[in-house]
Amino acid sequence: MPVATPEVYAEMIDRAKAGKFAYPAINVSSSQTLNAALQGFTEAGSDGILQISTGGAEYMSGPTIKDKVTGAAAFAAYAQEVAKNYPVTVALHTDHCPKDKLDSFVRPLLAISEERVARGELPLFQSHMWDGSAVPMEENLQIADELLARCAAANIILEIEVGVVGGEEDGVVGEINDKLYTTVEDGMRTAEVLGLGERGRYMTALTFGNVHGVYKPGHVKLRPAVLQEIQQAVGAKYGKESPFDLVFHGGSGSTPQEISDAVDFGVIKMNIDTDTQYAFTRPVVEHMFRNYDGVLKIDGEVGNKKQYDPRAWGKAAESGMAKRIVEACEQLRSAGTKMA
Ligand SMILES: O=C(CO)COP(=O)(O)O
Ligand SMILES: O=C[C@H](O)COP(=O)(O)O
Ligand SMILES: [Zn+2]
Ligand SMILES: [Zn+2]
Repeated sequence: MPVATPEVYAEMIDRAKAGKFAYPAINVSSSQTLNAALQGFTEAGSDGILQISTGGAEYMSGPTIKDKVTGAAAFAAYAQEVAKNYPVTVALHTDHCPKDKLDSFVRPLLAISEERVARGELPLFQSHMWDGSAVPMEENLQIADELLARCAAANIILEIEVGVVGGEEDGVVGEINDKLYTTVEDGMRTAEVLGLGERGRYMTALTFGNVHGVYKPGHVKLRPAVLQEIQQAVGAKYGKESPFDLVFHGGSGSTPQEISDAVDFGVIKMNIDTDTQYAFTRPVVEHMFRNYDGVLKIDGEVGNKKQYDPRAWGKAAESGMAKRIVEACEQLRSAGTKMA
């Protein structure tokens, strides 16, 4: 199917919210991982979201070139072409963008979409994330407010983060830190400043102990009830049930029960990277060890072209990653819900 138009993306999210399921949002950083994600969604009969991080976009532009806008545009163009041949619908999203990268990632990408929309075309991406978790709450919301206006005018959904997602790259590791749990007051303030959709649609990553990466059990405690509490408090004030469209970061390593509870409380998008990275690489390890003599040319040996051809191990990698995505679709209850 063609990549979701803004209208189709809005419908996808509405269906998820009404049907109490969520879409896996898979981080991709190459044509292989992108194709693997499309295959996974297809095997699950689920629509889904393909997303690219700033680091993924740099990599996709060419690891020595490291141009985020080039990489993100290449990702979107590639996805537009190949997605047509799969029987599922995907939306394209950009992942965490901190303040110091807004001018080299989200803002120039928005400018490209604004030009496209002015010419009567579709935006390049269907949604972008602004990650203001490292700046004070009021500044986070003020930047969100500016970006929301631009996104809404270009028919793009904004994702924001209120609270902090932990993990190696986020500087909150190990401890069960209060910042990892969004407060009701912060949820209230978000609705006050950004409205609840009337000024533009946005998705919210409220945090409930989420961490990026996979840590040993007991390391941090996921408390999906935090989401329920905020939804109920804000919902009561504005007379809306489950007012926020929620995003679950750090999906890897979460239990089926934690995932199910979070979806019950209004999560419509769950990001997965670490587990799908592992699922992609694991079959490659197996291939290399099993075919050790064929993939290595030592001392004038010939090796086996069929075994070192990147397509040979690439197919195994992609099918491993696709299987992990099927599992995610089942846990998120999106399996079997595809529109087309
Ligand atoms: O939240 C994520 C990307 O934004 C992914 O987190 P994991 O790597 O823990 O799955
Ligand atoms: O933010 C978390 C995602 O896993 C992206 O990771 P990355 O920045 O290494 O591409
Ligand atoms: Zn963050
Ligand atoms: Zn994340």
